Amino acid sequence: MPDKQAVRTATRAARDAFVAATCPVMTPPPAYLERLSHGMTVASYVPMGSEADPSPLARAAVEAGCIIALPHIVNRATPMRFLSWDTEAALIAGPFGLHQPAEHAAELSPDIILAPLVAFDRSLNRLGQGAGYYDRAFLRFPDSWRIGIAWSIQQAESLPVESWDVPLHAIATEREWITR
Ligand SMILES: Nc1nc2c(c(=O)[nH]1)N(C=O)[C@@H](CNc1ccc(C(=O)N[C@@H](CCC(=O)O)C(=O)O)cc1)CN2
Ligand SMILES: Nc1ncnc2c1ncn2[C@@H]1O[C@H](COP(=O)(O)OP(=O)(O)OP(=O)(O)O)[C@@H](O)[C@H]1O
Repeated sequence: MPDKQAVRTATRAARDAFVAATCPVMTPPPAYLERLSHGMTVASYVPMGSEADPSPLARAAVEAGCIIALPHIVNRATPMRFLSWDTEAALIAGPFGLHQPAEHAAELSPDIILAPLVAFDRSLNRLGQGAGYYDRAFLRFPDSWRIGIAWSIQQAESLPVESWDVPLHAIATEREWITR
């Protein structure tokens, strides 16, 4: 099985090419829409580079009366927090060119986490950027519904899994909803 870093490098390149060639767009899956209810907190993210853009799912959550949170990181030693974000609020430049809520925004416990990823497999394993931010957040919010957001091209045959890797409950791509 190829190591994680090799999968990241190859999949990021394939993702860049796929987005440049096809301009894919996510559509909110019915199984996701059915789960939304008024007052829930949905953690979304602001895509970097060719990452899948979860905005259509975040917009549907706002329309259903959900509260949106976005990830906020400081450094690897500090756990990632999910901070409240209102659609109009300005975002602040963070590490790696990330756009993040201001650090004093309210910290929320997400009911649903829309998670960015580099690669996934059909067993719902998720490979991220390699800093472990989401794996650690998943442990802090064990009851949240973990939805990976990806372009179909990010699918791997099978991913190397380590003891701390937390699998997803489902994955949404521009083509399908993958779940158990
Ligand atoms: N859009 C988005 N927001 C997110 C994440 C993410 O993966 N995507 N995160 C998920 O954890 C957190 C940020 N974590 C990050 C961890 C590592 C790197 C990083 O090492 N970047 C490299 C190379 C990236 C590349 O080649 O594409 C770098 O910038 O040098 C970036 C973000 C929180 N917000
Ligand atoms: N629960 C945890 N507690 C402490 N360290 C952790 C935990 N989970 C992951 N890590 C650390 O994070 C590092 C990166 O892990 P891994 O390569 O699986 O990240 P990833 O899944 O790609 O990233 P992410 O979860 O941020 O998207 C590893 O060195 C690992 O030791």
